[in-house]
Amino acid sequence: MTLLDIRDLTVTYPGGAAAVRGVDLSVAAGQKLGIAGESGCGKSTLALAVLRLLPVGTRVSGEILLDGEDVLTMRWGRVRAVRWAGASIVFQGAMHALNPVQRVGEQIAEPVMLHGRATPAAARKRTGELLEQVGLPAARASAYPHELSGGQRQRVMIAMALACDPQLVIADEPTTALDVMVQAQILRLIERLVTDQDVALMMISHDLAILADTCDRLAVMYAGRVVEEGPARVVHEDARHPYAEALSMAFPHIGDPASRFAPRGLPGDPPDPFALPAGCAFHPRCPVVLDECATRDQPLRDVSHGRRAACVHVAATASGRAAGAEDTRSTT
Ligand SMILES: Nc1ncnc2c1ncn2[C@@H]1O[C@H](COP(=O)(O)OP(=O)(O)OP(=O)(O)O)[C@@H](O)[C@H]1O
Repeated sequence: MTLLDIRDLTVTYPGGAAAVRGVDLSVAAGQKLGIAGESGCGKSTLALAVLRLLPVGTRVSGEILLDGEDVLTMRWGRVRAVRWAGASIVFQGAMHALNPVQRVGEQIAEPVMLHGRATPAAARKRTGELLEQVGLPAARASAYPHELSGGQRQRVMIAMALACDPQLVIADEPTTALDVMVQAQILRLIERLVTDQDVALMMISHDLAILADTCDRLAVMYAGRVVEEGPARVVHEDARHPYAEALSMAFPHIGDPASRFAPRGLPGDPPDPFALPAGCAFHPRCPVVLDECATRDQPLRDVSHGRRAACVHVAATASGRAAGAEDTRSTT
């Protein structure tokens, strides 16, 4: 059953930055979708749009159906009811997301009381249970955020996100500010909790290897568009869009120790959303660019293995397959 269905979503910030452009994505109940891409490609904007958290004046078009209801046209009262209980978000850098002058237990209890209409005593009990679920002693409820380590604060954020039994948790770079050992613990915690509680996950990261290891499906974004989407391992190990391939080569492959020592970067920077290049936005950096890429953008097309990619070479392969031709892409 489809839980989240994003259709033709376009988000333009005040001033004209086109941060998300015509995105179609869906997440099934209990499924884990990873969103990958370099900084500035629109991942966080997509996440904020799902919970209607974008700044005033931002233009949004398309549909975001959460359990069949369009979040974009909901009344504010309904939006408030959906936040926490329908979908919740774990932000990057918990220190900024938590209130520094309120005890963490009170911060977790707040949505519980608001949505569950629980008594203060019942909310306190639930807070203790949630803290234990995320691996913290219930007594840490009395701590202020600055009294906790970065990993502990991120655990508190995860407890808050799960407090009202949402159907979807969005985790936006949940481990970015943490050291590598703690990153792994937090990732495993999120993975275990969403699996045990059958919660769908939309996890955002620039690290494709982490997403491939954690998620069922993977969408790679570039300049506000999804350029490739499909089963996580397939996209990571055999990407068809040159950008997805470059991103995949930039991080070590799980189970492939050799790649750990030979990660490859991608020269250049993503384009400014105020001045996107004509045609395919990736063409100025593309190692297999053709003349037509400078004038024509490509839609996402079905490729093999339940995956879609938006590249002229994929289009040529798809039509060539019918005519018995080889892939036109030269990777030498
Ligand atoms: N409030 C805003 N006003 C104007 N432009 C914005 C705003 N927030 C983000 N942008 C722009 O929108 C584009 C997409 O930003 P977004 O934060 O969604 O990307 P991202 O992929 O999540 O990057 P990061 O990983 O660095 O957070 C960027 O070019 C950014 O500068």
